[in-house]
Amino acid sequence: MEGKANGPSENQAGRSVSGPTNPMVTPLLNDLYQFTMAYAYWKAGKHDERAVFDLYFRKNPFGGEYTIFAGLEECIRFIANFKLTEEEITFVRDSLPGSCEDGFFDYLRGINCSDVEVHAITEGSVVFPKVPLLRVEGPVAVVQLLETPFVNLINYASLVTTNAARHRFVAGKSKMLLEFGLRRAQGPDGGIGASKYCYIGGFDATSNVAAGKLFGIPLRGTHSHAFVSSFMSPDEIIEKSLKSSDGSHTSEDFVSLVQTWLSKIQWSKSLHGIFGETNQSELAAFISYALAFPNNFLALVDTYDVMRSGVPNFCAVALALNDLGYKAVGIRLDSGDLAYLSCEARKFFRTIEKEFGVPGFEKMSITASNDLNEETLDALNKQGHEVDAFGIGTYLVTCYAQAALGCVFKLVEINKQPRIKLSEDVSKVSIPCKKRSYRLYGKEGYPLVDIMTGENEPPPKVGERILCRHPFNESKRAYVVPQKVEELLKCYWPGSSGGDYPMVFGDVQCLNKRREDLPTLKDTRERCIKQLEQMRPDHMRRLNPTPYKVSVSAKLYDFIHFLWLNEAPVGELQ
Ligand SMILES: Nc1ncnc2c1ncn2[C@@H]1O[C@H](COP(=O)(O)OP(=O)(O)OP(=O)(O)O)[C@@H](O)[C@H]1O
Ligand SMILES: O=P(O)(O)OC[C@H]1O[C@H](OP(=O)(O)OP(=O)(O)O)[C@H](O)[C@@H]1O
Ligand SMILES: O=C(O)c1cccnc1
Ligand SMILES: [Mg+2]
Repeated sequence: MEGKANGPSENQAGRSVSGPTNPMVTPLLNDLYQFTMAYAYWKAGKHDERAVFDLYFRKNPFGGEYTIFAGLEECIRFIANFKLTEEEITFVRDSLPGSCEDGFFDYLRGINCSDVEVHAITEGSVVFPKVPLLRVEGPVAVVQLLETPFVNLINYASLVTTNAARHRFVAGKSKMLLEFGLRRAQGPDGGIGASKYCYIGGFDATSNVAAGKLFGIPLRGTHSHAFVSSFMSPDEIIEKSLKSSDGSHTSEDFVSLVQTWLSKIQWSKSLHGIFGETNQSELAAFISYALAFPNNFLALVDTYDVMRSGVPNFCAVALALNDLGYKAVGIRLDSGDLAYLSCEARKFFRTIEKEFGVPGFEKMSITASNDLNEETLDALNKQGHEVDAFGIGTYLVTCYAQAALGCVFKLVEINKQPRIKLSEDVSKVSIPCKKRSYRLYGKEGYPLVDIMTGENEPPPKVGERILCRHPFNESKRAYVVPQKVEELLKCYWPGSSGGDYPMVFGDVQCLNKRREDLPTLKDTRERCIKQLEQMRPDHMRRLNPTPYKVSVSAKLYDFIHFLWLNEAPVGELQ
């Protein structure tokens, strides 16, 4: 069933930025330590020191070699409206030790994000570990208050978008993918977020009505087993008439018309013996659904027995509808061997088309659902199936295969001084400095490598040989002569010189660059699909994909290692 919805909300120049989709996203949606640190910064007179933080993740999810970046729009909505209310300030005051001085709460009262700059990769882009998704610059105390909300808004968004993209990759371009996860999602926000981000990741529609209203995502749905089992027999159908599609005539007894078709199918030469008596309560449910939605008749056929009852009952109703000029949509399978049953159902449809001369009956749509995930989709492909649409819930929206993306927010510079965080685990050492990053494309048009440089280094140039170094592994390096260079971080929040908020899109300047408009949801989805198509296939395969190279310039490499040595104490052996 197709729902009607508003178009996606536009975010065009000149419009103010609305608040976060979820009203629970406030400055208090934070970890306590952000406020205790803010107090300690303030007490030390350090709160206005200019800091730069990078938000990035360390490892691609789901055993893959790519991630889709999502959640940026919500971050920008958050900072555009960042302001603590009196009530919130009172709560913070009550939550901190009584010894905290009043001046701090006056300070909290005055803060907003007009002094914060956010550079980010465009939402819906393919991204890789260690490369900053966001670079956030501003007064250290304020930027720290953004850490938890930003990481929260990006973590699940990027994870579930990537999960959706992976499901799309396995299902193939031609299949319809329906997100059915609301009932199984992690609470209301998980449900709304899943619907939005699965759409970005390449799903076609959702069953979630609120997401349809909020974001303009196409709505689709079938019906449940309860509807089928709620009927007892066709005798309980009182209003039996159905007007033909063109309004020219009316079948006064649609129930009898269906029953006539059912016996014709039963006694047809090619189908005789496949089934006997079908379930009459199921038939009653199908007839009632067809009477309610003659143009959108899609039946769930597995309540009793798919091939002995559901499919023949469906075909009888579909043929009766056909007599009145309506075209049934198809069936849904929600249990059993989906590969086998879809092939059997298709055969049945083909036979009906031939036997009764109903053109197009073979092409009836088959939707499959029931605990589907990447693996089951892959298994179905390998076995061969006749499914046209997949309805996917639990495994998709809960990101069952991986619980979190593991985004982090790390200080890389304060007061123009680069900072590094060391760790026993090299993969956890942060890459210092306020940086720029670029994607370098090769001859065949594929992205070859992402490279981070210091902010003031000259950018890589097309046709010029560049040394790309692994940030931590000395022996890993390569020369690249890019055919195209794309700067990844764009200015999405320039701050302002104390302007009012909500901030306004438009000609706000950011380091002499125009502030990027937030794209519409549809544009973000298209970007995601295009970017995935552009990737070299070996990075995308499910089994042992080739890692994509993430590197730093020679200059940044030297600096990282200089700072590393500088900060790491020399041990003493006894
Ligand atoms: N041909 C197939 N190849 C691989 N996996 C399949 C195939 N067909 C169905 N599946 C998967 O097998 C699992 C079947 O689960 P299970 O046995 O619990 O359900 P069922 O008995 O078919 O239906 P239910 O218990 O919901 O009535 C589901 O995860 C489904 O997606
Ligand atoms: O299987 P998922 O990927 O989570 O997709 C959504 C499921 O939700 C619905 O039924 P529900 O699971 O509520 O009931 P049933 O499967 O027991 O009929 C639907 O029929 C799907 O099976
Ligand atoms: O419309 C459906 O078929 C549907 C919706 C949500 C969950 N399962 C199925
Ligand atoms: Mg189920």
